[in-house]
Amino acid sequence: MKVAVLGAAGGIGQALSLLLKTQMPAGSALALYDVAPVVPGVAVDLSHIPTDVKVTGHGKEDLGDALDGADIVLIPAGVPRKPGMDRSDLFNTNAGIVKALVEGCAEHCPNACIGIITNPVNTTVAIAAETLKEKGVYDKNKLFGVTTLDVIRAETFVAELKGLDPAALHVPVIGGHSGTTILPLLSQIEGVSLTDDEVESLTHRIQNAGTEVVEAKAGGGSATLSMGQAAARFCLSLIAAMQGENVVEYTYVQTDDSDDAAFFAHPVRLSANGVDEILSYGELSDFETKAKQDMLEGLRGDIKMGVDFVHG
Ligand SMILES: NC(=O)c1ccc[n+]([C@@H]2O[C@H](COP(=O)([O-])OP(=O)(O)OC[C@H]3O[C@@H](n4cnc5c(N)ncnc54)[C@H](O)[C@@H]3O)[C@@H](O)[C@H]2O)c1
Ligand SMILES: O=C(O)C[C@H](O)C(=O)O
Repeated sequence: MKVAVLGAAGGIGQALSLLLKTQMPAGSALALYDVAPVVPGVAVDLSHIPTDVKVTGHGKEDLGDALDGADIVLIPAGVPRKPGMDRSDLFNTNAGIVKALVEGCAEHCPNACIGIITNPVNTTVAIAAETLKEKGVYDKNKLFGVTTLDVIRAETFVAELKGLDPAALHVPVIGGHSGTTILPLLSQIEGVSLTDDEVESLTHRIQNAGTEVVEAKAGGGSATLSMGQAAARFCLSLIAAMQGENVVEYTYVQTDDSDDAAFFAHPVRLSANGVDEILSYGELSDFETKAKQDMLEGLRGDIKMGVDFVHG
């Protein structure tokens, strides 16, 4: 099993790579790529941790070696938000970065599963899809927007409010990954009942959790450690599925459901080939139905921006 992390010297990249170095199956390979000159040093640093995961560092001119033979590519390369910015304000810088890196994937590991972390995820996943289509190697089952952070936040916040163990909770989050497009399904949490006020305030907190971190970091970036954990969970689930386990994660994938948007986070059964089955997200409460209707146009617009970027 080979995993490549593109943007591996950044805040997310380093946290994610540490977790993968300590938790990937024995015999795996972890390739770290970044344009920052520190990346070989990050790889040497991690290589001193005694696990049977081989770490290699790859600088600016070495994308091909990082990607050759990769089964999974995770992309957190790009700039993060500062206070006062929306995720969409990152488009101008990050769109081109994602396109170029995905072109590299098309060339060097066209069969790999690709997890996009770079914001704005609602749009960068569409950019990745159109780029792969242009190169003739798009497989909708192998492209994911990583929205696991919304799930772990939802589980944490519900557990905090109700005095429960977050590890025992399962909170579905569907839709996209910005503002109101993040739609937690609080009506579906087994064994937990919430008042209307609690649903409203928890939904708002989950949707604004990224901004909570951006403001607390006061110009020093956005979530990196919790995102490292979230991306590691997603990647390890994908690896487990590739090894034959039955695993379901919520992730932003291409759907063929014209009632929603072309990309929409769903519960997805994973397999050796990426998406095995997109599962239904079940029945929504009246509150969730209205929240979904209110955000769909915005999400579709975000996706169109990505499509237009590649073809425009
Ligand atoms: N999906 C999510 O839930 C989620 C959560 C948090 C952050 N993010 C996003 O992840 C991205 C990275 O955040 P961060 O905090 O790690 O930022 P960071 O600035 O700490 O790290 C980004 C890294 O990307 C590298 N990079 C830039 N251009 C590159 C390129 N062309 N090729 C390879 N590497 C390149 C930089 O050198 C840097 O090391 C941001 O866009 C942020 O908004 C997404
Ligand atoms: O909020 C951000 O800009 C980063 C990330 O998308 C998050 O949800 O923390």
